[in-house]
Amino acid sequence: MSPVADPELVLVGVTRRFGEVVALDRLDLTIARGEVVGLLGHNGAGKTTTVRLLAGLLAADGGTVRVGGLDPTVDGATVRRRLGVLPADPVVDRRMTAAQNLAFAADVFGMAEAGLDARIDAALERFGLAGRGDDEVAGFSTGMRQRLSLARVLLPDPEVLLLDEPTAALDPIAARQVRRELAMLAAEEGRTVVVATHDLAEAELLCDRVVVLERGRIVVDGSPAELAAAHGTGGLLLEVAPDQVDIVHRRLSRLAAVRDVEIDAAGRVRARGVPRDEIPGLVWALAAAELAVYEVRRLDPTLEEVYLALHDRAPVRAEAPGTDDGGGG
Ligand SMILES: Nc1ncnc2c1ncn2[C@@H]1O[C@H](COP(=O)(O)OP(=O)(O)OP(=O)(O)O)[C@@H](O)[C@H]1O
Repeated sequence: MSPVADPELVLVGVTRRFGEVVALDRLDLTIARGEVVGLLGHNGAGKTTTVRLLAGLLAADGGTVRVGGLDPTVDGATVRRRLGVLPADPVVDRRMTAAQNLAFAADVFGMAEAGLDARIDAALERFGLAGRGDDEVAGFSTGMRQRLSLARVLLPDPEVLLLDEPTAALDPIAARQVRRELAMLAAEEGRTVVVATHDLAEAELLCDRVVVLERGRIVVDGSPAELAAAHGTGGLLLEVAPDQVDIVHRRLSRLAAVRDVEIDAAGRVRARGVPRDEIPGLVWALAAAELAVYEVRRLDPTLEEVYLALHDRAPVRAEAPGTDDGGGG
């Protein structure tokens, strides 16, 4: 990877162990100011550990961690002023009301009193909690606490956001609302966002760069489009004469590489896993069989397909980029 122009978050050769477990193994990761980076990986891959090291909540056993050039374990107070950290478990006080939680956070963040009530109301509204400000958090569902926790993190408008599974506890409607808010934040000039997630659609929506961790090391690093081009096989959509849909479905299903052949609601045949260079031959074979093809469209692979393709492939670990050469990943 080329040197990062304006590095905001830097991990160089970072190792963190928990007893025998090596959670991060000489990890090199540099994130530029304004980048929105998704951290992906199976359970235990090291995503939360990475977030906690950047937030100064953990110390590394080896290597260097820097946030805006500062060591979070040394200059904790200065670093924390720039960071908004959403941990996996919501940080809100159940004995207080929602508004009190935000007012308390504002106090901790040293925010000005003037206009604070309006800011708190706006924050509650933004995360679907309008009208719930005076309710005790003890009576909130997990998803509501998660949304309040996000409102709390964003209240001081931090330059850098570290979000650990921001939508994991949310129902689909709330998750969509939170993703929209995060997408707007992520799109703002100069805001750096790191989001650890298992939700690949979320990563695809929010992130301009995706880093896949495995056993504490980076196995893949690139934009969703780069990953799709390098690792995905994509799909195909065919519109054929209505009385030939079943024949085309059968023909596609027989091809070895092709998966998930289905007829969609519009009566078109969709298939995944079609290698690009097999498409011309396939179209030729259909035409040679005198099947009437009205449309052929290539479907780009989703990040989910890329991720599954990577993990279906046994030697992914062996393909880890050389991270030992000090070359910046
Ligand atoms: N406080 C801890 N004590 C003991 N082991 C830990 C601790 N924190 C992390 N680990 C171990 O370090 C490894 C990496 O954990 P981490 O939480 O960073 O993974 P993750 O990618 O966030 O996983 P998940 O997707 O399940 O949240 C795991 O093997 C985990 O068991």
